[in-house]
Amino acid sequence: MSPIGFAVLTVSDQASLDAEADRSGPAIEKILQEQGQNFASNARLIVPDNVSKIQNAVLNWARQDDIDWIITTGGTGFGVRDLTPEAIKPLLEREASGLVHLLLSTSLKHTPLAALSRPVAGTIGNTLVVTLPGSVKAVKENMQALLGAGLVEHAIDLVKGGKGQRVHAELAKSSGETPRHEHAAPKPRSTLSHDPSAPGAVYRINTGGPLPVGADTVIMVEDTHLVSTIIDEASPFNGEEKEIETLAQIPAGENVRSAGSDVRKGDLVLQKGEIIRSSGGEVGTLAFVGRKEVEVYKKPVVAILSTGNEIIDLQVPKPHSGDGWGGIFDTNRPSLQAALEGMGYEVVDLGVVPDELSLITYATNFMHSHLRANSIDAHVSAIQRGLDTAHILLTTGGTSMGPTDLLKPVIERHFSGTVHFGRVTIKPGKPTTFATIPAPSGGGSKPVFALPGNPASALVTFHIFVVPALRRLGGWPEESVQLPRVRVQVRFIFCGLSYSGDADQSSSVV
Ligand SMILES: Nc1nc2c(c(=O)[nH]1)N[C@H]1C(S)=C(S)[C@@H](COP(=O)(O)OP(=O)(O)OC[C@H]3O[C@@H](n4cnc5c(N)ncnc54)[C@H](O)[C@@H]3O)O[C@H]1N2
Ligand code: MOO
Repeated sequence: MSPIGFAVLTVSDQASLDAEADRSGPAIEKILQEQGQNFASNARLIVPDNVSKIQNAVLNWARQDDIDWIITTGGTGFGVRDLTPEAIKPLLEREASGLVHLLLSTSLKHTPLAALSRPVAGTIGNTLVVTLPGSVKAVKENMQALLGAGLVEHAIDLVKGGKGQRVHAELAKSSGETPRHEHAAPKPRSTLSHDPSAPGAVYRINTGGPLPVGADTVIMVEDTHLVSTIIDEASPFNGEEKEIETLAQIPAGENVRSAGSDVRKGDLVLQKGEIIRSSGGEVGTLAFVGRKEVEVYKKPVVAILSTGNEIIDLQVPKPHSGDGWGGIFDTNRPSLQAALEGMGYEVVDLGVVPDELSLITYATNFMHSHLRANSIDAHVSAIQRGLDTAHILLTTGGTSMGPTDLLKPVIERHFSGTVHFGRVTIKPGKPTTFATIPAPSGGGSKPVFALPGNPASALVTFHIFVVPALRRLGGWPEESVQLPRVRVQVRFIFCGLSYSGDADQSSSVV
């Protein structure tokens, strides 16, 4: 077999200016030259940390017949100028994650900092490409791992269409450093853990499966190579692995999780009062420890009502019979319903109630008071339905100072409710109203939030006032009910001046 032609690319801003600074490139050449006749150095280059320069060099070499293996050194770390993986990865036609794993696991044995290395490996055509770190020490460790098991020769043989027999034969002759194991008797998984394993035997297990008694480490299947299979029609193990090679050196305990390593008996996994969120973690934790049921607070059922003559229910469109004005679509109920259901609350839809028909069309005092009475009835029956079916009521519109703003009077006079506040000093949201209505049976009272009709105000006040109340009703702990407070910097352009200010401090024109 002809020698493996290799090319070494040093990626370093510094070495591209001063070749003397390159120590890892020559180190790679030296290591391969020491391998004797098996390797031939056919190209060598230094480029700065520049994606297109790296890519040009690698692609040119990958096209050359005399280059089987391209080794880069440098630019694989976390530094902002480290771009080698970004340059090489898009060029790879087939990635070799096993080699990446080998490089990382090798380096990690020497330093935890190796976790910040980002090697890539794979093939372009029939050329193998491997990216090594820039440090000479790491280069030596990685090269030893790649050459130690005859891996690279094997890989290149296969990439070039060979069957890898030569390498297998040589490995077989070797001193036994490369482990090769017989499957003493592959067992069905269910009996594995009860069968003491013979020394040197390997068993196949699935991720999460119990270790066979006597085994102390697990090698990933991609770090093994199947050598032969059991061929025996009469055997229940017909077609199972008979003999495999292990391609990585792994310490005892690798990929093994001992019982209790995540949760020990007696550990507290969830505390009373903790919130079970829809992101799933808490439910997963409960299931993980086998807890089928826990006692929780019931989420409040929320009734929503829109008020206003001009408000048209999108689901029940009808022509507006008033003064020729077509009215406006109800925005508040759909947006509140979406917000509530998104948070997992059950919603009772109380629809839209009129507050009063147009005074221009119905100008007589008689008609006016008659329609007003109808509007009050509509409010009363909708609110009553809400009280009967929900734990909390949300209304929008009719909260400010107009003669048709019926909510506060209806709550006080028809339901003997108490308005706790009817104005707040925020904008949007000034007329936000909070009241309670006593339950007829005398058992407590139900909260009512009458939010402003303006859709932006309704939604803002929903999040600021209603969401914390819903959380309290749903049993959330005191410290978690409020929305998080964040410090923001406001920036906008006003009359050509850029204006910026800290939300908590006085603002300034800049
Ligand atoms: N004399 C005063 N007038 C107003 C004051 C005030 O302090 N003194 N406050 C203003 C503020 S601030 C707001 S906000 C509004 C709130 O009024 P209401 O809660 O009574 O709401 P409406 O008058 O019914 O509607 C306001 C606006 O929003 C539209 N609207 C109402 N409901 C809906 C809905 N479901 N979907 C889409 N749009 C809706 C409505 O057509 C109005 O245009 O009062 C100021 N006035
Ligand atoms: O203060 Mo209002 O709710 O216009 O926005």
